[in-house]
Amino acid sequence: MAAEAAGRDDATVRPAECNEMEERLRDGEMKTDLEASLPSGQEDYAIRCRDVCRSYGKLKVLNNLNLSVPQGQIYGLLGPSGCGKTTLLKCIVGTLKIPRGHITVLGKPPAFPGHEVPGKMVGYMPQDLALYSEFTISDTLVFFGRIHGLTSKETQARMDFLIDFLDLPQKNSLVRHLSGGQKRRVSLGAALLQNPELLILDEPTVGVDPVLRAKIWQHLVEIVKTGKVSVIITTHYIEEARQANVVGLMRNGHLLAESPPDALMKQHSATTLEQAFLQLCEISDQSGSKRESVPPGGTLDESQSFESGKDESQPILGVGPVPGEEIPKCSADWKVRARHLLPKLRNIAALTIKTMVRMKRMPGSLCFQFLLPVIQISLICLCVGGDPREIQVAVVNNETSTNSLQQITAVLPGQLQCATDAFEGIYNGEYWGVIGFSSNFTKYLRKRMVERQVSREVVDGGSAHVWLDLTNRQIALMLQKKLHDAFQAFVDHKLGSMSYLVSLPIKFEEPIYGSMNTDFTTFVTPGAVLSITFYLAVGLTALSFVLERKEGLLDRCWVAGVSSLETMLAHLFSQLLVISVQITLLLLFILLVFNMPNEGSLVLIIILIVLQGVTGISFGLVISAAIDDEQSANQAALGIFYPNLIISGRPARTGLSPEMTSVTYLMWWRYNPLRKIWCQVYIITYNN
Ligand SMILES: Nc1ncnc2c1ncn2[C@@H]1O[C@H](COP(=O)(O)OP(=O)(O)OP(=O)(O)O)[C@@H](O)[C@H]1O
Repeated sequence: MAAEAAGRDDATVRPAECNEMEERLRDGEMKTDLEASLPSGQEDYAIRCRDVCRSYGKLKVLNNLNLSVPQGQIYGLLGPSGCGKTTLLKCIVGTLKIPRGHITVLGKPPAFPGHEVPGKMVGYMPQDLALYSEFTISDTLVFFGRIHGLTSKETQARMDFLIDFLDLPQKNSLVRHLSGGQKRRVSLGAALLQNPELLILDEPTVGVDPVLRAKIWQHLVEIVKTGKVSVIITTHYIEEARQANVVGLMRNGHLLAESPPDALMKQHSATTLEQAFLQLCEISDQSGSKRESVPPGGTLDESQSFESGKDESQPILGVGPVPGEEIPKCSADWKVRARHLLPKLRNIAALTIKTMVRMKRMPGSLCFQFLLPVIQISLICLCVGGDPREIQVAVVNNETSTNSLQQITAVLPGQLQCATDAFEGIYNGEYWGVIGFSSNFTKYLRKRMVERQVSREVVDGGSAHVWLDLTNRQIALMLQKKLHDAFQAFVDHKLGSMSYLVSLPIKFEEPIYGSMNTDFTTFVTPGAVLSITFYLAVGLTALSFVLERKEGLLDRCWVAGVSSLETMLAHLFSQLLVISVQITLLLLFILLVFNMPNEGSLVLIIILIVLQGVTGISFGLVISAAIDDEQSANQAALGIFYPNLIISGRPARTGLSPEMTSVTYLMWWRYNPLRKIWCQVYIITYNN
C-alpha cells in the first residue's frame, strides 16, 4: 500500500511526463518498442480472448476485453480489486458463459465437445478455498486424482511430491484443522496434481509466507521451461509478477496494457511494476476525463484525440487483436458430441465415494439422517391418531329422582338433573358434551316405537338430546359414532328382531379396503412416512448443493471435468443409499414395533417410498438451482411444506406418478432456462 501510495504521488506530480507518454503512445513509438520486446513464439497462444464481454445483471464487468496468453509462459494478470480478474478466469475455464466475444483455450473454446478444458488439461485454483473441510489432505488429492483418471500409484507419487514441495502437514490432517495459508497450499496442490498443460491460479500466494511464495514462483518458472505448460496467475503482490513472462494490467473490465514486465517498466521509466501500473491508470483516467469534458457538439483538439476512434476498452499499449486475426473454427463429429454428453462412470464413482467419505467423517449428521425419520414416525405413532380416551361427558337424566352430576368415560348412563351445571362444565372445558334425557323419555320412546303416528312432543321427549363441544372435530365425530353405536346396541338388546323399527335404514357392509375399526394412527402413518422421506430428501439435497456451490466446490469439480449430469447422478446414488437405510428403519419400526397392519405388497410399498425420496431429491435440486444461499434454501424447503401437503393430490388419480414428477424435476435442474418460475412448475406437475 505504501508503495502504491508513493507511486500515486510520484505519478500525480508529473503530469507533464504523462502527457509526454500519451503523445509517445499516440505516435505509436511505444507500441513499436513493445512489439520488439514481446516474447518469441507468441503466435502460439494458450489462451486468446477477443472482445469478451460479461455482465452481472446491469453491472458490466468485462468490457470488450482482449487478452493473449502465450504458450509456455507465465502470464501475470494484475489489477485492482473488483476490476473483473476472477470473472475473466471463470469465463476462461468455462464456468461463466460469455454473451459476446470469443475465448480460445488450448486451441478450442472452453467446454467444446471433446476438449479437456474444463478437464484434465487445466489446473484451476479458485480464489475461494473450494475444499471439502471434512476431507484430509490425502482424501482431497485422491478425489481430484480419481476425477482426472490418475492411477493410485500416480496420485500417490504426486501427493508425496506436493506435500514436500508445498510444505504441507501430514497427509492425514483434516483440511478443517489447517491454517488459512495451509488450506490455500492444499488448494494449489489440487490444481497442480495432474500436471496440467494450463494452470489458472487465482491469487495462489495470498496468506503464504515469502519463502514459500518464492518457491511457488520458482516452481512455476521451472514448469513453463518445457514450453508445454502455460500459467495465468492473478496476484495482489504486483511486484512478484515481475517473474512472469507477460503481465496484463487490467482496470474497469479491460486491459490497460499487456507486455513483458521489464519492457513495461522501461517504457514508463518506472523502477517498479506498481509505478508503471499507476502511470497507466493516470493516463487512462486523464484520457477518460478528457473524453468526458468534451462539450456537447464540441470537437476534440489534437491532444485529446489520443484515443479518438478507439473504444475505452482498447489497451493503451500491448497486444490487442491483430487486424485480420481469425477466430479458429472448431468442429466435432456426432460421436465426440455424444461422448461429451454421456456421463462418465469414473466421475460418478469419484463423486459418490466423496459423499460416502464425507458422511463417514460426519457421524453426527449421518445419525441425524438415519434416526430422524424413525424418531418422527415413533412420535406420530405414539402421540397422533390414537383413539381418544377418558372423554368426559355429562349426562342430565330427568327421568330419575337422583340429582347428582356424574362424569363418565365415553357414553355411560349417568344422571344429572341440573342442566345448568352440565353446560357450565362444557364452558369450563370439563366435559366434551352433555346428553340430556327428558322426564318422560322411556314412555315417549316406547310410544314412538309402537304407535304409527305420534305428536311432536312425543318425538322430542323420546329422543336423547346431545350438545357437543365441536371445537375438536375428531373427538366430536368419535362421540357421535359412539352414541350411535350405543343406541343401536340398546335397541338391539331391548327389541331384538323388532329393532329395525327404530334403526336407520342404512347398513354398512364389510369395507372393500381397510377395516371397520381402522384407527387414526393407521390412517396417518403411511402419509407421514412418505412426507418424512420426501422432506428429508428435499432439505438435504437443496442444502448440500447450495453449500457446495457457495463454497466454490461445484465450480471446482466442474473445471476438473465433472458435468452437472454426473454430479446429479452421483448425488442421486448416494442419497438413495441413505434413503434405503431410512426406509429399512422406518418399516421395521412401523411394522414390527408399532404393529401397523399391512395388507398390500411390501415390495410395492418400498418402491413407492423410494420414488417419493427420488421426487424429494429432484425437488431439492430445483430449489438449489433457483436459490443461492442456504438460508433462503431452508426457507423455501420449509415454506413449501404446507402448500405441498395441502394441495398435493393423489398422483394415481391425476395420472402423474412420483417417478414422472422426479423426471420433470431432474430435467428441470439439468436444463432450467426459467429457474425463477420453478414454483409454478412444481405446482403444475405434482400438486394438481
Ligand atoms: N456473482 C456475482 N454477482 C454479481 N456481481 C458479481 C458477482 N461476482 C462478482 N461480481 C462483481 O463483479 C465485479 C468484478 O468481480 P471479480 O471477482 O471478478 O473482481 P476481481 O478483480 O477478481 O477482484 P478481487 O481481486 O478482489 O478478487 C465486482 O464488482 C463484483 O462485485
